[in-house]
Amino acid sequence: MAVIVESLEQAEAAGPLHLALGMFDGVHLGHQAVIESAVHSARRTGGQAGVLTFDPHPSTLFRPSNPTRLLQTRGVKEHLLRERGVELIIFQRFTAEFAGVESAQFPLMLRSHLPTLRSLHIGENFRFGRGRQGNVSALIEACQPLNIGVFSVERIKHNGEPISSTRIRESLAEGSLEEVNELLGYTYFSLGPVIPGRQLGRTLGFPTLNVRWSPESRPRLGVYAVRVRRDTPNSMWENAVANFGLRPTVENAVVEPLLEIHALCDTKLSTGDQLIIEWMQFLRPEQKFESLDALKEQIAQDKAVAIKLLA
Ligand SMILES: Cc1cc2nc3c(=O)[nH]c(=O)nc-3n(C[C@H](O)[C@H](O)[C@H](O)COP(=O)(O)O)c2cc1C
Ligand SMILES: Nc1ncnc2c1ncn2[C@@H]1O[C@H](COP(=O)(O)OP(=O)(O)OP(=O)(O)O)[C@@H](O)[C@H]1O
Repeated sequence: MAVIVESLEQAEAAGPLHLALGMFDGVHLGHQAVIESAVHSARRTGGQAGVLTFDPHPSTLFRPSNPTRLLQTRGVKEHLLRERGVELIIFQRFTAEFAGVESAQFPLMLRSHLPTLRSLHIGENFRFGRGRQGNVSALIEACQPLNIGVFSVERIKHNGEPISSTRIRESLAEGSLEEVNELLGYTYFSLGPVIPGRQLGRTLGFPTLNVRWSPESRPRLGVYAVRVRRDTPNSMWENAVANFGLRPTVENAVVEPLLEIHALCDTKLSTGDQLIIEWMQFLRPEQKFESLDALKEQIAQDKAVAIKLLA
């Protein structure tokens, strides 16, 4: 079990602490390399692996009217960090005071709250301190007199370009799920409960599970091949086709997209179930059809494509 605290003031490490620094939205392959570095140091020395991250995102301080839209909720980030062996997560509030700490003072400030701090783990693009002035060499310099080690991880790239949360948000908005999944190093997923629908899908011949899920950073609206299961241990994956959209054929003024899942085989999943949905591939953009028959015909084709893809 990881210990989760809301600020550096509340953090207490059990033994020598090895801390990874950054936002870690998505916990992508680059982030995983930084976290692994902290976890290895902790295992080697019998200490604890921690993450200092931020909630909300620092952009809420600098661009309050247009903050960064996150890939994941805090709960999902917690889960992914825990899964990788992190034992202490500090969700620091990114206040003006925190943002104003001079880069030369930053390690000292960390040490004052975390007396057992032994090492810091970052990517080589990491910036810190007032005005983001500090870089890796400044961090090494400021840490040396305090006997805090600095491990910097080379920027992990994919097809020659650095992996970043920003790049994943862009690929997601384009519906490039294969790329999203490659950059994340795991399959992009949604979590949410099944809520009642209008039961129109049943009369169309394609019953759907409507999932309550409103991510800040949205995938492109459209139809996807997915797999789904109850979010409980040992539940089995079922192949499905999903529509994430506004349903212009049957709705007029909807603004919030809905995630609807049609299982490819008979399913026992139903209203009230908590689901996990893994997004495999984009099939087509959502369309407004002239008639329900035209929509029905298209969904039958989507289903056939998904069956082939997921076989
Ligand atoms: C695979 C799939 C593809 C869909 N594609 C579209 C689409 O392109 N345009 C659209 O208006 N609705 C689309 N829908 C949504 C249907 O309109 C919706 O499932 C149906 O109206 C049932 O609504 P209900 O859940 O409220 O009963 C799609 C649904 C599924 C399952
Ligand atoms: N591709 C990468 N390879 C190695 N380390 C990385 C990579 N991307 C980020 N890091 C490191 O992971 C930590 C968290 O990164 P952070 O979330 O701040 O950046 P990011 O993924 O580039 O996000 P954004 O695109 O929103 O700036 C930082 O220490 C950062 O240096």
